[in-house]
Amino acid sequence: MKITKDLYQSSLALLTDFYQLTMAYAYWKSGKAEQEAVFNLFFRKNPFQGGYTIAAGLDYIIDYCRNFRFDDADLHYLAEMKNADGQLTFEAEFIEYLRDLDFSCDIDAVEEGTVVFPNIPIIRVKGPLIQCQLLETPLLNIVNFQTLIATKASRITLAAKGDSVLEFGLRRAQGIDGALAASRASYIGGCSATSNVMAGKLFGIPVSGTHAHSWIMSFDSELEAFHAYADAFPDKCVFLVDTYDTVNGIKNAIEVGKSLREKGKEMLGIRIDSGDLAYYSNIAREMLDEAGFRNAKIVASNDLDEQIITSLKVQEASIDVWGVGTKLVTAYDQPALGAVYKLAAVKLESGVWEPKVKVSQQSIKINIPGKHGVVRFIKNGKALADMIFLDEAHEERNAYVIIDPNDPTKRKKINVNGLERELLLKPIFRAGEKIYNRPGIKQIRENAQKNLLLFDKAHKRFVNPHIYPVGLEENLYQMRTELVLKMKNYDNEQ
Ligand SMILES: Nc1ncnc2c1ncn2[C@@H]1O[C@H](COP(=O)(O)OP(=O)(O)OP(=O)(O)O)[C@@H](O)[C@H]1O
Ligand SMILES: O=P(O)(O)OC[C@H]1O[C@H](OP(=O)(O)OP(=O)(O)O)[C@H](O)[C@@H]1O
Ligand SMILES: O=C(O)c1cccnc1
Ligand SMILES: [Mg+2]
Repeated sequence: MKITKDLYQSSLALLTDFYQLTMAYAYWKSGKAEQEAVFNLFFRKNPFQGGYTIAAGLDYIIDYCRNFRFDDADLHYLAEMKNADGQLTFEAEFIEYLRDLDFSCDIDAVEEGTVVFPNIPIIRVKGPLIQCQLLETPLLNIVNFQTLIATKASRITLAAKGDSVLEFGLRRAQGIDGALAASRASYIGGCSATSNVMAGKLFGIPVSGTHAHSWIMSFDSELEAFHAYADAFPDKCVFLVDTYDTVNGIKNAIEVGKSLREKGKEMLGIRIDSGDLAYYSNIAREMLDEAGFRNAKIVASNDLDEQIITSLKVQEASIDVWGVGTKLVTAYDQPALGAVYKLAAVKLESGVWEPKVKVSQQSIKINIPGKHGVVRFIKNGKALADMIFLDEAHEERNAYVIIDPNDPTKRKKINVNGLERELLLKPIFRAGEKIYNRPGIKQIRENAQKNLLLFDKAHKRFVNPHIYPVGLEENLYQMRTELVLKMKNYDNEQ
């Protein structure tokens, strides 16, 4: 689909932090640019204080990597760039090196719509150090936002318990690209449609909507406005009933619904956008049923999120369709996911992979060194645990012990007899060539729904969700501990 290319005509190689380019230059200068490395992209905490996360953004990343190159205008800009002292930042030979740079990495990634958890590498990039490094910022930009919004959408649609959720966020989203990416991610997370027409065109998402108060206000009366709308869209009428007086609005909708029926047409429903949504939706349901409009749907909107929808469900509101904008597309209660991209290993001249670790006072911030795989163990259709393992050392065994990366006293024994196992990282690129067949957006959305069924509802509740076990395979745990002690120079400390 070439999303990024459609959106931006020029190359996106400069969509990165300046320090990636200065490091790239220094790698080149020191002869390390082509040394093989592995980087992992992962997050440390599920967003929204939730118990799970929905991965999204891979399709954009595929486009980004396929189009990865510095074009003439980029190179010209870099060639002219000067330091504060007036010296050119990059030497001409480096600019020529960038001109010839051809994406050649291997990428393995969790498919979009997959339920993921903290510490799991969602994307693993293996390739020349310089390329892996240059990808850090754009990969994080793409995955952090789309994963966050897909997760928010998943929570909102779970709260709606199977009712349709329409994404109405374009007017409040964080700019143009924020809006488009949010509409895409919202659909992956479970929304049924978007009001964003360009997202419909670019991504093939169903487009849907009702009408605004301005439509009503432009006429002398609400009744006149409803009749005129019914003339224009006799098969698609959802009347917004709260411009003046909600109960009177419902009466007017029923009156126009009856005249549509006389013409053999059926009004689809009404929308309520203010006031006590439980109270008015229940009144509306009674009035519509009484008048013989049992199939008319009640759409509700107005600053909704998963908490308000849950509350309205508890209150037994008669709402069939939920229109959700601002709080979904801006991830209102948590504006960023916080995924990171860390160097995990480098290949020595001998051909041996050397694991790398970043030491921190906070154990949650110590990365997991080495080139990993992730296996998900599944029993009778329910996911039991995810195990991160050193992929070179992996041999299939009958039992494993997995250890919580942040608390060695939390361990779980897994007897693999009778368990299914799924390797979560799928091959996406090999030596710069895409080998992955991308599923369409509808397929991704369906996969997300199916994937969620693997997980117990205890992990999906909003309040104090049960923590899903993700652990390091024993050997990996051991290697990490020894490496951290070595890097801290523990033996020599007083
Ligand atoms: N029964 C309900 N239970 C819980 N929350 C509700 C209920 N009804 C509406 N809400 C939520 O309460 C908030 C009401 O917003 P607000 O105070 O701005 O009132 P309003 O109805 O939008 O007023 P206005 O008439 O000015 O548009 C919204 O977020 C809405 O989703
Ligand atoms: O509330 P959201 O979840 O963002 O959903 C989108 C909102 O956008 C529209 O009105 P708008 O907010 O522009 O005007 P209003 O609040 O005055 O109705 C619509 O009627 C919803 O209320
Ligand atoms: O179609 C609608 O009802 C709609 C679209 C955008 C924002 N609010 C409502
Ligand atoms: Mg509003």
